Amino acid sequence: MMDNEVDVFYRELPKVELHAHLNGSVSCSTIEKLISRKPHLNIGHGMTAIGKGQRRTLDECFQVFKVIHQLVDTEEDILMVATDVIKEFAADGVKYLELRSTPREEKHTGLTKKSYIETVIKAIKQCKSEGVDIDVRFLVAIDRRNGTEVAMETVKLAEDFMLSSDGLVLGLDLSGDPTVGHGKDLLPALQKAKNCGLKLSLHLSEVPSQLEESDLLLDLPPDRIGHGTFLHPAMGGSQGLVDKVVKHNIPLELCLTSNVKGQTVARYSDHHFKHWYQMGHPSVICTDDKGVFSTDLSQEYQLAASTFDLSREAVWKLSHDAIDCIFAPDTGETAAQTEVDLFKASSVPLQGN
Ligand SMILES: CC(C)=CCNc1ncnc2c1ncn2[C@@H]1O[C@H](COP(=O)(O)O)[C@@H](O)[C@H]1O
Ligand SMILES: [Zn+2]
Repeated sequence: MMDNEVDVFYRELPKVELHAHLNGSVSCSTIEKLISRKPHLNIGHGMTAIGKGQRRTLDECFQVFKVIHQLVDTEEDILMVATDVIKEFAADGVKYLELRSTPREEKHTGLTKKSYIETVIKAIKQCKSEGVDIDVRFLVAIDRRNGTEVAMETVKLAEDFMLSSDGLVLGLDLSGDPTVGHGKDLLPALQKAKNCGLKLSLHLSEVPSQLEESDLLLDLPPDRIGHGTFLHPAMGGSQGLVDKVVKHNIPLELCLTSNVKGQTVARYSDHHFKHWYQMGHPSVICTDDKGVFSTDLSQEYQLAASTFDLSREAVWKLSHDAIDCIFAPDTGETAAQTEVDLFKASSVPLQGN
């Protein structure tokens, strides 16, 4: 979908983005700048994004991240990428953003996991000082393929930053290739994270083979679920899993284009959004990787509305209800203020199509 095909209603709708991987969110124009910094890598644009109507296997999608990681391997790159991504979300009408990213170490450029996180925080602060109209927070990501020890190390790092970042670092994400590794090996690290006050957003049941793992991880319980594609019985999951999600009232982060382009969902109308939304369960529309999947949050709301025949009032409520799912603490300065800023003062027209 071209940018100008997105109705102004969705662009102007104040939005909350809760599931965005930093390096999956890099736009074409930022990729261009990175390619010109590193021409020797011989990376073309077609290698970093999946265009309209295209599909990829999950494996191919994960190869794309490897290419992007080659382009983003210095503090300077991370600062530019994070700053651009934040400004793009703001330009798309996102008022509150939780970015997530896996801290990487690059020996040849001197990048450390600590300086990686510091650089993302620097970008967030820089945007704030420039007056960019968006509240940005950060979740430190654990890549499941790296196993127990790295997960534990990441929790420690996230805890240190949670205590020293003035509320910018709020929690942890568990992501990475869902066909690699098992959640039981990461359970102690996730438990430790929870005990020290880090919020948890876990990618769960992104592929059909993870039901046992999901059952285990739901007992933590996590504070939010990424995708949860195969939890519902209609998608091959079970009522027992749904019951756990409902009992703990765990919001789902749902990313329509990501699932269709990654082929875990055959078509938009088959997306599990419909099952959870019909149940009245907290369901938040998100982008996952706006760069890789060539989308943005306005488009995703418009797609949800056109696919599931949602009225403008329903779209408004969907966007508004996402505020209840943010990880920022509910103090006068954060959640309540966010709500006022986001919606009360907004003049988005509700009439028309
Ligand atoms: C393959 C596919 C359909 C992707 C969408 N679903 C995803 N599932 C699991 N982990 C992900 C997904 N998208 C991004 N990530 C994680 O985010 C990383 C990229 O962002 P970052 O470097 O952490 O800043 C990837 O290497 C991967 O670890
Ligand atoms: Zn994701």
